[in-house]
Amino acid sequence: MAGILEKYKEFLPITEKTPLISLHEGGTPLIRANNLSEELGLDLYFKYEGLNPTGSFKDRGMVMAVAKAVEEGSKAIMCASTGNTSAAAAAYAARANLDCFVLIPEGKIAIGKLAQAIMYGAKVISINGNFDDALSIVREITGSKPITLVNSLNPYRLEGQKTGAFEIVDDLGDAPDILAIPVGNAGNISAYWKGFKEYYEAGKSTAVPRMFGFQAAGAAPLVKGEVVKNPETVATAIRIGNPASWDKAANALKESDGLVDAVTDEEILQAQSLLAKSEGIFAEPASAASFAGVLKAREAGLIEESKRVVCILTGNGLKDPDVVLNQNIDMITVDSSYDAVLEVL
Ligand SMILES: Cc1ncc(COP(=O)(O)O)c(/C=C/C(=O)C(=O)O)c1O
Repeated sequence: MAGILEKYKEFLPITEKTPLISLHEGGTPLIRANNLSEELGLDLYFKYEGLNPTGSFKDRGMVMAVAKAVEEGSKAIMCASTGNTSAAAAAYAARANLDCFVLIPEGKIAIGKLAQAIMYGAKVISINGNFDDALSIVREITGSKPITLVNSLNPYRLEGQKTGAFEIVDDLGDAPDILAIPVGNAGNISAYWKGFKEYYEAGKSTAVPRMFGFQAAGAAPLVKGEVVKNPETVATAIRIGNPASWDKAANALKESDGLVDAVTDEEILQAQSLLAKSEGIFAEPASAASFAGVLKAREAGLIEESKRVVCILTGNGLKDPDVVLNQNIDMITVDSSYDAVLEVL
């Protein structure tokens, strides 16, 4: 079965001229956290978006944006990226025979994502600035050259990404009480809210969730209420100081009676480790921010007992192995002998 363009055609801006390209994106598992639900007194689920074709949720929005770019006769796409957008743009450009240009912040992109953009054949340009600088350059270039912008300012991106909300309702049979999600450029939280509202209006659910957005403490403009000039966090995917979809995200939080909070790098790394060791799910640091936020909110009494919570794990942990290897990892080396190994079991 093809991907989301086929599956959710009636909810997407698809015409008879839209090419239904696909790398079989979407249909990602909604995994019930049996151990952590017990421990936390919640009905907790993880939507593992790391199992999309390029390993992040970006594939949902990119397949829609690229399909519409092809329909409109575009020959080239461009994005600024902290890594996952560029990986997805490069893959879907390859799939659709388009040229792809990506602008990334020098030295601040996880190696797995950089390898993807290069291998898929994008023209990878690194600047000595951050994501926000890169995005303003890309907006200028795509505004003056025949190149399609595919960052989440491109409305087709949010259209594709809202299908994650549809899948959650389809799998659970209704909307959860709370949807927890990491927030960087703020496109995804806006897309999920749009999806839950559309599905509710279509009679597919009896309610909509409260949206809980979580940012890294060093890159938390929505929490601070102001632009963060030099965002810093180990979760490089959300190292963003001036979100392009700020207003949409603020509206989603207000309309859903939700909340936005910050989690420290330490809380993010602890959550990443707890998730992997308790449930066998390896998510990249930015994704773990959603779970770190749930832990913090539960601790603070902001999530009541037995609430049904879905955490979006936006990217695969394999994208950023350095983060794991740079910590004091629990591994020992012994002589290659039966006795030596037996001794340390
Ligand atoms: C794993 C992961 N988790 C969360 C986010 C935040 O989503 P938005 O709030 O919609 O930005 C990103 C975003 C990455 C980029 O913005 C990019 O790749 O340029 C991500 O890769």
